Amino acid sequence: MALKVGKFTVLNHPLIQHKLTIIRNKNTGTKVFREVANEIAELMVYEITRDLPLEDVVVNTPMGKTTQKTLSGKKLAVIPILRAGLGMVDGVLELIPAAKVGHIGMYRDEKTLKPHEYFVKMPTDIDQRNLFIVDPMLATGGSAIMAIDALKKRGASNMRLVVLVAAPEGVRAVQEAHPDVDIYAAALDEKLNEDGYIIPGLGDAGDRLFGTK
Ligand SMILES: O=P(O)(O)OC[C@H]1O[C@H](OP(=O)(O)OP(=O)(O)O)[C@H](O)[C@@H]1O
Ligand SMILES: O=c1cc[nH]c(=O)[nH]1
Ligand SMILES: [Mg+2]
Repeated sequence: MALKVGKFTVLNHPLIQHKLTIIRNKNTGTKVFREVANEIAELMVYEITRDLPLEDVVVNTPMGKTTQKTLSGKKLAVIPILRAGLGMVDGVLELIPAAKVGHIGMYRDEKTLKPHEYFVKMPTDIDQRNLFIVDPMLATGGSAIMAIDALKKRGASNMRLVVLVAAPEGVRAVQEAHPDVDIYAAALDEKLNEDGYIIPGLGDAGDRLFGTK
């Protein structure tokens, strides 16, 4: 189930909506928040990978030879934007266990809301891979835009941004800066508040995942 406008898609499967409500709840603790964020990421990736190309392969079943489908060797990688993006990686790897993982560290200055990059470690062949960039929150869009810039600078050309909660401001900003990138969200929320937090959102995803506040 999905609501698609151009290259922005809200994956509104009932299980995704239900699980998102659980982690929006401020009384949900770190353990459950971590588990459910990964479950949502897994469900989202299930939906997003519907278009993965297949090819024929001959397989011998105990009953004889048959031609069946297999993934056509498309190379994938998941790219979490640290820290909070780490909270979605296990969910993605549950379905795509052979995916490579590239890390990009980014923090948003609390006052200016500008992102700062502090770490990048990518698989060497990201230019040949389909990338799933994961981060629970798309707020102003600054972090996602900078992460996509960093990936394109290293030769990547095929990437999708996968977030749990998106603000309209962030979706617009990413679409303007990187019109080629598909964006997938579990929810499109109302707006940002004056501190750059998503309303109603789920608070600070990194702090809730790692128990740092
Ligand atoms: O769209 P933006 O306005 O850039 O905001 C979104 C970013 O803010 C959060 O990270 P944060 O800077 O809190 O770092 P953290 O993951 O280490 O907590 C979030 O995980 C995004 O990366
Ligand atoms: O609402 C928000 C906005 C940015 N980062 C978060 O973790 N939450
Ligand atoms: Mg944070």
